[in-house]
Amino acid sequence: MLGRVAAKVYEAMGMKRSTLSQSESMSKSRHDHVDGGYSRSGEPIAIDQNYISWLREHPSALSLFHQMISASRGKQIVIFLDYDGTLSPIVSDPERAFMSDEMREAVRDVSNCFPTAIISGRSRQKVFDFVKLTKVYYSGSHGMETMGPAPKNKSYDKKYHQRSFDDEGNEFIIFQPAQDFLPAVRKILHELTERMKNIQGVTIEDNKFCLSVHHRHVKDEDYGRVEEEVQSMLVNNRDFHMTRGNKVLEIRPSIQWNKGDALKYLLDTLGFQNSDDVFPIYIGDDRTDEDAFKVLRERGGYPIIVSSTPRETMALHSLRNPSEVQSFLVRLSRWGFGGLETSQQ
Ligand SMILES: O=P(O)(O)OC[C@H]1O[C@H](O[C@H]2O[C@H](CO)[C@@H](O)[C@H](O)[C@H]2O)[C@H](O)[C@@H](O)[C@@H]1O
Repeated sequence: MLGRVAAKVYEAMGMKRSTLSQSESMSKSRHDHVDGGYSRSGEPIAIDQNYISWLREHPSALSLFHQMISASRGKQIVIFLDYDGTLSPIVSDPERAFMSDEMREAVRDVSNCFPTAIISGRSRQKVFDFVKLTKVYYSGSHGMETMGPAPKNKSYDKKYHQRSFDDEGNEFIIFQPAQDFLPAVRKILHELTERMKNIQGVTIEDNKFCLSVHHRHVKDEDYGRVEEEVQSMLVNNRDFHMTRGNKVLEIRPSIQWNKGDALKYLLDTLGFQNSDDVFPIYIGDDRTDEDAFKVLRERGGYPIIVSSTPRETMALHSLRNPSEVQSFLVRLSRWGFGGLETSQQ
């Protein structure tokens, strides 16, 4: 019986029967959880039945690595990554969401093989300060500030483009489609700070075009007040709206622009308008990443959600946590550097 349960888990994860050695000793807990092996730090991983079913619909991108490589044949792989929860683990203090040196190295290697961009809810500058890699393209404020090559496509309004040069003299463009909202965001930041000052545990993060109201440290009984204050402030700021993320409320300009649009914009500016030539991979864990997953489904890309629990998603594949993201990137760069990719891990 236990052998059958174990086999189901590994089958759902897309692993071969030959990797089941540990599974033979798997035991079922009283909460109907099955042991899913051990994490790198040696902690047991519990996998529940819902997760097993979900995994069948969103198989592990690590297990399907070789199929993915076959599907990309003849196309240029382009990598898109979210930051929080994807490259860095979720931590209680947003200012301390550092990525590990090993992850940085994995992103650096992958960016040396394939065009690579990070699209985050944070401000572009803040993501760069965390990542510190110059070969990567950055898009912050949920895509409302994107740094990339000059666009050839005339459909993007020039008014929102700003020419700039990096330290090595290379020209790049900063695209800010919500530029007109900047004074209003500053005003809202001021008003929000006033409104939140008597609610213990709230912190407001300035993401330039978007504002994050973090409530991770707010008492349950006070949470209602946080949302009420934001909603009441929005009554007088009709050009903005609120979205919910991971213990965070985000206030964003109401323009038709999201991470999916930023992804399309970057593909265009990088010269990959034709979806027959490109194989975009997007890895993200946030609700706002769903806009990008949707675009990839339409364009025949490879959308990967980072989640260790079942989630409603447009992504087709999954990775459990940033540590698996790192393994995936390592395999990708090994393959990109010349087919050295051999291991299954
Ligand atoms: O698009 P992302 O790069 O995923 O950014 C989304 C939000 O991520 C950050 O908040 C989340 O991560 C924090 C650090 O782990 C955590 O403390 C917080 O509770 C999470 O919501 C970031 O601080 C936000 O500004 C981003 O919008």
